[in-house]
Amino acid sequence: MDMSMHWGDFVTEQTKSYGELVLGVDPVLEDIPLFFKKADRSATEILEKYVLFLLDVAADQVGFVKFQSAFFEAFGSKGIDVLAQGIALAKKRNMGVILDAKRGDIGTTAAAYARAYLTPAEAGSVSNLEVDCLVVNPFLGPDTLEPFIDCARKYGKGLFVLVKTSNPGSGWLQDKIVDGTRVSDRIAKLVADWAAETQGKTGLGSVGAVIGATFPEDGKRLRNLMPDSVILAPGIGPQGGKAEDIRFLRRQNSSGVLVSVSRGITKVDDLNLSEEDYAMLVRKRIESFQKSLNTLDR
Ligand SMILES: O=c1ccn([C@@H]2O[C@H](COP(=O)(O)O)[C@@H](O)[C@H]2O)c(=O)[nH]1
Repeated sequence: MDMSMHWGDFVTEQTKSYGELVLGVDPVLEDIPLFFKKADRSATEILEKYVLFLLDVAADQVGFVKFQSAFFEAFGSKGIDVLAQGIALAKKRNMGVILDAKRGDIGTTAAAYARAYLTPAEAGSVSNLEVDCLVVNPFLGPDTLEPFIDCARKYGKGLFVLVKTSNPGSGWLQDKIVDGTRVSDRIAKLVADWAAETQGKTGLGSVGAVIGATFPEDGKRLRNLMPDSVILAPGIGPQGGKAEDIRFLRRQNSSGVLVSVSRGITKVDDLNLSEEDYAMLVRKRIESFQKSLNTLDR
C-alpha cells in the first residue's frame, strides 16, 4: 500500500481484485517441510527461506498477508530480521501487510509501538518494521490506543482492535455485562466512532475490529454496531470456524471483511513432500478457501 493510500480504500480495492482471504504466516520450525532443512542451514536461514517461499508462492493469489509477530520473536532477534524481510517482500509483491502483534500499553509506550510499526520513513521513522495495519489490544483503555489512531489519521494506516477473539475462553471477559453493556459491544462502539472519523472514499474507516469466525452470532451483532469498519476474522480451519461463519460480517456493498487463515493454508502432516508438491498444495488450499468464500450468498 503506497503512502498516499487510505487503509479502508486499499482494502476495498484489494478485495475486489483478490478476494477476502489473507495468508497467515505463523512459522514453527518443527512444521516446516524437510526440503527447507538443508544441513548447512541455521534455524533462522530455514525460517527465512520458508517465509519468502510462502510469499512468492501466494503473492499473485491473495491481496494480504498477516504475519504473527510471536512466531518470529520466538527465533530471537534474527527472527525479527526475517520478519522485516518478509514485510519488505510482501510490499514489493503488492500485498497489504498486517502485523498481528496485539500491541497495547500505556500512552508513551504505545507511542513507541506506533513509531515501530505504523510510522513511515518519510515521517522520520528508522524502523524496518513499518506495516500497513496493526492488530492492537484495547485492554488498557481507549486513551492508550490514541497513538495508533493518530497514525491512522495522519498516514492512512489501518488498525484492528480486538473486540471478540476466536479463542474458547474469550467470553470470560468479552461477554461480561458492565454498566448494562457487553464488554465486546462497548469496545465495538469505540471502534465504530473511530471508523466513522477516519472514513475513506469507499466509506470504510481505518479502524476495524478482530472478530473470531468461531462466534458467528456475536459477529452478526457486532457488525451492526460497526457498519464502517473492516473486520478481520481469524479462526477458520483448526480452530473450528467455517467459511460460512463469516457471512454476517460482510457489509452490504463492499465486503469489508478479511479472513485470515494460517495453519489451514501452510501446515502439512507429511513433512517429506517435495518443493513442487508443497507449493502446489499451498496454492490449492488458497483456491479452495477462496472458492468457499466466493460461493457464499451475498
Ligand atoms: O481472535 C484472534 C485473534 C488473532 N488470532 C490469530 O490468528 C491466527 C490464527 O491461526 P490459525 O492457524 O489460522 O488458527 C494466529 O496468528 C492467531 O494469533 C486468532 O486466532 N484469534
